[in-house]
Amino acid sequence: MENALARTGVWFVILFLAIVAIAGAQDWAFSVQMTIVALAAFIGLITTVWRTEVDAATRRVLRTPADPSRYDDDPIRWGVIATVFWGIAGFLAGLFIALQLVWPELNFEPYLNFGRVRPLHTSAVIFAFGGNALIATSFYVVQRTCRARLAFPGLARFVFWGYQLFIVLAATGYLLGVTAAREYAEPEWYVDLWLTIVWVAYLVVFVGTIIKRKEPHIYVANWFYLAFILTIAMLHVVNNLAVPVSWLGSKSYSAFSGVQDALVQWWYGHNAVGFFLTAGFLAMMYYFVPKQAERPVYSYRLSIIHFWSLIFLYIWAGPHHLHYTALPDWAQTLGMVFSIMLWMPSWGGMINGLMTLNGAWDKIRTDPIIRMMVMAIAFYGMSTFEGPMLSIKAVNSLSHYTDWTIGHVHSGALGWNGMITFAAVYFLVPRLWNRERLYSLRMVNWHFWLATVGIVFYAASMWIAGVTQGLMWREYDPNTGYLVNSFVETVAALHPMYALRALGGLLYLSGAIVMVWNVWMTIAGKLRTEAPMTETPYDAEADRPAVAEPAE
Ligand code: HEM
Ligand code: HEM
Ligand SMILES: [Cu+2]
Repeated sequence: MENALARTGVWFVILFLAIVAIAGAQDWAFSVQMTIVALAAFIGLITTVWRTEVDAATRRVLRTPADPSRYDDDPIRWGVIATVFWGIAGFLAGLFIALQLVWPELNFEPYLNFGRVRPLHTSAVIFAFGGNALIATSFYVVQRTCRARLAFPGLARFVFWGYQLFIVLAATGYLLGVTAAREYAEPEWYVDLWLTIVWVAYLVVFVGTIIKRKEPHIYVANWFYLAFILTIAMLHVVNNLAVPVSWLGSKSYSAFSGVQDALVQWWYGHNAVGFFLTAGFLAMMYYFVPKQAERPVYSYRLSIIHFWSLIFLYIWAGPHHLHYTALPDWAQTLGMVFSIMLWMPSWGGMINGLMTLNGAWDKIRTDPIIRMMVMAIAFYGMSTFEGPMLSIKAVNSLSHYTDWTIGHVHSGALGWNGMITFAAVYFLVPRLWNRERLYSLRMVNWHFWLATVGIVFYAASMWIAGVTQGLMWREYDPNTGYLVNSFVETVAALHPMYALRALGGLLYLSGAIVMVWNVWMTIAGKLRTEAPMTETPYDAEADRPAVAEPAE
């Protein structure tokens, strides 16, 4: 009861401060953002009061004891739904900007122009879709592997809702034109401060759960999650050091300037890839692949080597984003060398993931979730081969600023992050909602193919576009010494490739919509009547299709 009273008080203070901020706002965007904060605080206030009343009443009537289940799964169920929801939102935004690049008429000024929707897309897919997947799966995995309930259940709920507020503030801010102009760190200072609070709470819940574990060993997936949480905290704080122009306005200036500013930004940007899109998702791989395959990790020793070498190497590779800039040459070379070295631990991890399926390879035919996992790991391998190649200065002189980078990004993002997340969602939904199985496995298969064909369209068109662009930019006329192509000619040449990329995005989005239906029906408790996945039953014992042999 006192707890509820304190919570009501906190909400009230936040509501009051938000209203003061609206009244004194220095710019229109800031007042809109503070209105959102006020609304959130108001909802928080109402639910706290309402919940306390209802809880007290039901407990009186039912005399229910505290939640008896073994694990605290509510925030995980919400997290899975949020992952699916933000995934659709992010893919839609991606499709929209892809279409804008085909038909510039789709730039609706000012709120929906390319410059504003692009960060909306990147933040929605990385932080909202990917972030919710990471938070939800980390809470799931840490409880199971530590045999402990979440430490600080109230704080875990705060992490979930606080993170959603961060997403809404970031997204609406972009559309209003608020930006710190740092790629993947576009939110302004007040949103950054909020995320810092939420993130520290996340760290406390995660570490708290590890500390109260009943299982002496800390499973490798938790190491990856912990590296992700800690490193993101460090990157976020340093990269966003800034001086606000006013305490009640949405503009701030970076604490760094010139090439130092660029270096800090790409130290951040690169390690956002390394720790958000890689380490965190590897944690998912190390838990869900063995679970789904019902096999132990191929080599636990390799997974430890993978972990330490990966985190040690990643942190130095940022300068590969600044080749041929004002950054000192030695720093560029350092970034390149570390990037090339990164190839090895990355492929060590890929091999470890794939070989976990040793002895279970037949499942690729029968289990579309395994199929997705294998595809995810394959794309992890592909993008971590392509990355070191792009970091070589000679290659980068062609690829940099072109769509080749965009192709690289999306083979990692769609192939690796997307596919492993979909697989985890399919793994989790029946378990979290206590269903016998998914509504439909055949629909998972449809999702798999729509996504795969979508990625192929996306990556192939961007490779062609990128190389075309790079070669056209650098083409000199040997007789005159002038560039052969005007910029607009290079843009016109890419038009068909942009259309193909949009088609790929449409397919990828369609696959995700199939997932929404499947997840929805599973939660509703429905089972689709369908033929099993294999047409020819497989004889696992003899390791061949179990078809009747023709008579001798
Ligand atoms: C339907 C699926 C998707 C489509 C159609 C799509 C489309 C696009 C487009 C058109 C751009 C801008 C490219 C440019 O500026 O030339 C972009 C950028 C980007 N997208 Fe996506 N995207 C999709 C899914 C994803 C996913 C799932 C992720 C991450 C998990 C992602 C991460 C990114 C990133 C990081 C960038 C910025 C790349 C850079 O600056 O180099 N996208 N996307
Ligand atoms: C060994 C691993 C990797 C290395 C060495 C690497 C290296 C590179 C290089 C050299 C670039 C181009 C920089 C430029 O010319 O501007 C790049 C861009 C990028 N990579 Fe990777 N990459 C790796 C893995 C990945 C993975 C697995 C993902 C995604 C899941 C990814 C996401 C990105 C993104 C988002 C960018 C675009 C950054 C921007 O906005 O300019 N990378 N990477
Ligand atoms: Cu990088």
